[in-house]
Amino acid sequence: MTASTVDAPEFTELTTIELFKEAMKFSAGHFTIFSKDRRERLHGHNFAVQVSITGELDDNGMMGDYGEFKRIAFDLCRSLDEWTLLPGRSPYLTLREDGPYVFAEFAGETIPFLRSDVQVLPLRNITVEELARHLCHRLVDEGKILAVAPIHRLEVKVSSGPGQLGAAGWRRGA
Ligand SMILES: Nc1nc2c(c(=O)[nH]1)N=C([C@H](O)[C@H](O)COP(=O)(O)OP(=O)(O)OP(=O)(O)O)CN2
Repeated sequence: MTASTVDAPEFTELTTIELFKEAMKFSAGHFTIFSKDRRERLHGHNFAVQVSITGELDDNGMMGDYGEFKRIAFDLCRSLDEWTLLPGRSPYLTLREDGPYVFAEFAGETIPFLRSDVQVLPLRNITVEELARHLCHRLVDEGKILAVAPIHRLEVKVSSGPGQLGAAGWRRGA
């Protein structure tokens, strides 16, 4: 790369920090809904999370202290750890609260849960791709990560097991 390209006014040099610490994980129960009348049984995964942060370096050659990014990512994972996750925006499943219970109505069946065991997420399904979207939205909406540095892009990956993951991204001004 010549000096001229670096100095070109339209040139914004971006660098990326990748975080995939072993502690960036959460254990959760869920079931994937495949259609109006087909779903999996309730089961669980140890979901693993990866976060990719792309932005501009400061004069000190840093894009913020990635310790800050890690703390934010760990808090995000902890918020979903050891819950049964239900989709609040499924086209096929409806949820009804009754006292200490949440009833999920699906394909003519009623599935009972204790309210204290479940988190209802604003998602259409509890899939790796929807979970990646959810975590990416929370990183942006909760704003803390954007306060650390001039970030241009975020990508969150959620894996339900080795060799399979879903990813979602955010880009400034898109
Ligand atoms: N597009 C998606 N399809 C499926 C998802 C998903 O999140 N997005 N999730 C599932 C189920 O959660 C299922 O439990 C995962 O299926 P499976 O591949 O069996 O998971 P394993 O960890 O058991 O992997 P193995 O290949 O069986 O070892 C299904 N579809």
